[in-house]
Amino acid sequence: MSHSPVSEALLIEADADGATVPGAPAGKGKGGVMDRIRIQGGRRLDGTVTIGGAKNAALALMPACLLTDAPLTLTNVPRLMDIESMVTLLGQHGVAVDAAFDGTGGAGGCAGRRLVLRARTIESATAPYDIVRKMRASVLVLGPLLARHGHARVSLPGGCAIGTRPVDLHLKALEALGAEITLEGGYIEARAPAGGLHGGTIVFPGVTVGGTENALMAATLARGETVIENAAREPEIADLAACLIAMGARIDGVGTNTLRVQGVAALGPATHAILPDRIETGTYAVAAAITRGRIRLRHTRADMLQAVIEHLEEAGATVATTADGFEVDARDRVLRGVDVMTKPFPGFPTDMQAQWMALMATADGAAMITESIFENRFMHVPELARMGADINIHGASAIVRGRRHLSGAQVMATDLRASVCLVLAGLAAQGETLVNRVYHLDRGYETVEAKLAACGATIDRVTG
Ligand SMILES: CC(=O)N[C@H]1[C@@H](OP(=O)(O)OP(=O)(O)OC[C@H]2O[C@@H](n3ccc(=O)[nH]c3=O)[C@H](O)[C@@H]2O)O[C@H](CO)[C@@H](O)[C@@H]1O
Ligand SMILES: C=C(OP(=O)(O)O)C(=O)O
Repeated sequence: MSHSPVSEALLIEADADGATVPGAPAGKGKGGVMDRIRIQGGRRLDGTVTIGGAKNAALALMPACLLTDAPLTLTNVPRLMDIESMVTLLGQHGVAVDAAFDGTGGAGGCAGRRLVLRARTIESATAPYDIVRKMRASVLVLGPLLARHGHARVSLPGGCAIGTRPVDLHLKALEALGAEITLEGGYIEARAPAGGLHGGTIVFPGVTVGGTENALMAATLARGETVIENAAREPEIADLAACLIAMGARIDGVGTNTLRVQGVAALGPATHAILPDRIETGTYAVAAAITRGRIRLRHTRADMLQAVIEHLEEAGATVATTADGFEVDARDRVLRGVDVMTKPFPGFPTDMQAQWMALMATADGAAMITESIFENRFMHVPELARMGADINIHGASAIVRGRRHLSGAQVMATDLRASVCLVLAGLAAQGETLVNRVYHLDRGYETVEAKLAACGATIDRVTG
């Protein structure tokens, strides 16, 4: 077992699987602001991709360490920029972080990515603007800090490329547990009453993943019972609940939209394996389809992606489950246009909308893609148009008329899923595509070039 400084260990060490990017410069995955991804498109992909732990689960699980002075050990931790940002944030709250990459415990070395987080004391209850602005999930320290420490000061996350993304529902939920919350100088100032948070009933008017996570974590240490109605049912919520239960929390209704929490006086140590990343999985499933190739996805679960799989099958791809994942085969298929409307889980995920749009841009016929979660999640459309895609936006819907060929172009990524959608389009396009602003991609995709190159893609990272 080797222990290394976190920043190095998370992003610079060689892959546990030993995967390398052909021709890649040292420091691959480091995500320099000027880095670009270069793709020679038009190659049919055929191979196997090992899926990492879920970014969005990890970003909720890591703040859970603030609920206890005991260690929280997380395994299957993905090596991503967002994880590093969360390590930095937790570190300044007083969390000791030990990263161990022992390479054991799983084929492909995936289970060897272990983080041990220990918040013996809370040294600072402030989540500063400079970290929160880089990563919205920083707001997930609010519930745990308030519940254990009685006070939290968290910079308001503000909007981002995909929408305004307010946190009003997080705040209302915490108020239902007795918190007093004010907004001052761009910060959320939250205080628990003298005896600490108490149980309460939280009825979310709309489904919120982060709001449910903040409320759930806070409720574990609140006195009495908390009922969370219209809770999000995303698999990452169930993963968080499983970890909290392992720490000693009492939670019923996991996997449903009503969560019941009996508060406990303290939580203890736990070890938890992070579930596979369903959005990374879905992205590589689309990579198989868009190149009319075949990819076997391992270390993942088809049950978390039913909506995406059904749409892929309807489009004409074959999906077969395997012992540790599934395989998508689109060789020699003519894929059809299939409409999609994004919905909370178990519906079609908004985080797969951009990738689906790239696929539909190459399908036979038209598809209507409706984004119902975020008000501004079509930033990839003008960039896809630069590659020859035929897409018209009408309010919350985009009509995509498939084209036999896209053509390579220089494009600009505006957010994480928009970036990967452009990479997918580049894989299908004729000629060279250069995707700028790769740092968005590095927030959520670990060694994307290596994984695609292993399936036969001609792709590399151009630094500087
Ligand atoms: C780190 C993480 O897990 N991110 C995911 C999480 O984001 P996040 O947790 O931010 O998304 P939410 O589920 O909270 O947002 C859903 C909708 O509710 C709105 N809203 C949310 C909270 C609130 O207080 N008020 C409010 O109006 C949002 O603006 C959005 O329109 O779920 C999203 C929806 O599946 C995913 O796209 C993100 O990848
Ligand atoms: C929108 C996403 O992440 P975040 O909520 O961290 O911005 C995403 O993962 O697609």
